[in-house]
Amino acid sequence: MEQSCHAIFDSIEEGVFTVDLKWRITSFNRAAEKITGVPKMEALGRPCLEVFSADICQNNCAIRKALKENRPVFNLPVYMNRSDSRRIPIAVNATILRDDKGRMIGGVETFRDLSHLSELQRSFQEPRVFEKMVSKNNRMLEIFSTLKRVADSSCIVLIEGATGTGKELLARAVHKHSPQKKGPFVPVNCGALPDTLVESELFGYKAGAFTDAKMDKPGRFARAQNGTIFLDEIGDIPHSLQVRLLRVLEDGSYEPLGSVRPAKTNARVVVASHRKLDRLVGEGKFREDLFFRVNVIKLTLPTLSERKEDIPVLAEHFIQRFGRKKKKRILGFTQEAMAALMRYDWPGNVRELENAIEHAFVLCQDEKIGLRHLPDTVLADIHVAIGNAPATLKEIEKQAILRALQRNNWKKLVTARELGINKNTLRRKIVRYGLAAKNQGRSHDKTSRENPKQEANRSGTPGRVSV
Ligand SMILES: Nc1ncnc2c1ncn2[C@@H]1O[C@H](COP(=O)(O)OP(=O)(O)OP(=O)(O)O)[C@@H](O)[C@H]1O
Repeated sequence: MEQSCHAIFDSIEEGVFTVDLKWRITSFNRAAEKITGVPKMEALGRPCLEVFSADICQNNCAIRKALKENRPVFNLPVYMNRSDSRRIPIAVNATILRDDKGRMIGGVETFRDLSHLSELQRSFQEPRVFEKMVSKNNRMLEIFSTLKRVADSSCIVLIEGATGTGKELLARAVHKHSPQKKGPFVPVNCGALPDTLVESELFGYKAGAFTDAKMDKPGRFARAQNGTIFLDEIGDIPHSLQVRLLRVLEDGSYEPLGSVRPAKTNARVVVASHRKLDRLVGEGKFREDLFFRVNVIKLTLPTLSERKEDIPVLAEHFIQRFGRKKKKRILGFTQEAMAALMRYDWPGNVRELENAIEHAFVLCQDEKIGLRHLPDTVLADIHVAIGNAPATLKEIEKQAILRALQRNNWKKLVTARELGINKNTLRRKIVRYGLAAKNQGRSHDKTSRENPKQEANRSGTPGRVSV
């Protein structure tokens, strides 16, 4: 009987060990040997703290927790240090062992190796390249994944997003995946055209329509025939023209200036705005009927500060792009420079980041881009953050780490990701700068977090899709 119990014990895939009242290991199965890297004969009789070296052991022992709360602990995600110093993520269960009379005689802990799972998770978080866009942000990935279907339909697409978030790039991607991809892509920045010119630019004119109209000029709708017209900053279209625009969007017909016969367009329409169109409707600046017409499929691009995990991804992407273009090899960023990029708010979003990297790329003669290569705007933010006292690079780094930790509620994994550094490096720096002692109680190690599933953002109108 005892033999078969041992056989069962050793065949379990989860690591299992038991301890007595002095916290000494009394049994240790084969999977525990494999996961910890400690042979059973070495483990037996030793304090569990010496053998099972996990982050929780010192202050947050799972068996003590089970004892204190008088109930088993399930699936506690922690990191453990194997005997070969490798840190691996595991999930721990713990419970108290009692005799027939209910008296505690020890505890049992079981644990699962989650390394494969976290590798899988990491691979899901690898950046994706879609057309010319790169991102690893969930909201962006959701947009990438719906885009092909959206492009395939002939619906009007509305793209909302702050300046520089990639609206035009996305509009081009819609065009490239649409049935009209062989036709032209015609962008019109409605905000950049004087009100008096918008009409003739969009719809064109006939010779003699006005004094300087010596010959016919086709408008952008005519040029976008069989292709896509991209109406950027549609919120800036003068109110007086919005009715005419509504008509083209409804049935494709419009009248060039000075023409008596209506023209027809079959162009696919993509529109964009850096302001929320429903607000403009509320303010009386945008016609409600036109809003309903364009708000069929809405894609909302997050700002760069809402997707900080994209900063290292995009920065690397731009370095490589400039490297290919300018035939110069730069390997990456120093940690201080990356920390500064992560700290800054990027009001101009991806465009501003792209310009900052180009600036640094031109100045940099080293292997890596450092703080001194970054534009003043990015650095000014750091100086403000640390006050006007003279600062060393170390002080700047310390402040950047401190702020990132505070921003992320002292969660090391997320903070390390945000700063673009390895978690062990972050751990070392926390100790080096004395940030751990004060705040250790608040820090957590979790094997998985983040990735809140971004809910599709339904607009108020039935049948309309928002991403
Ligand atoms: N996800 C991305 N990956 C790579 N490059 C990007 C990405 N998003 C934007 N860019 C780059 O950032 C710059 C700005 O993008 P784009 O012009 O599409 O932004 P926009 O929202 O249309 O700006 P604006 O509102 O000022 O017209 C471009 O050079 C574009 O190539």
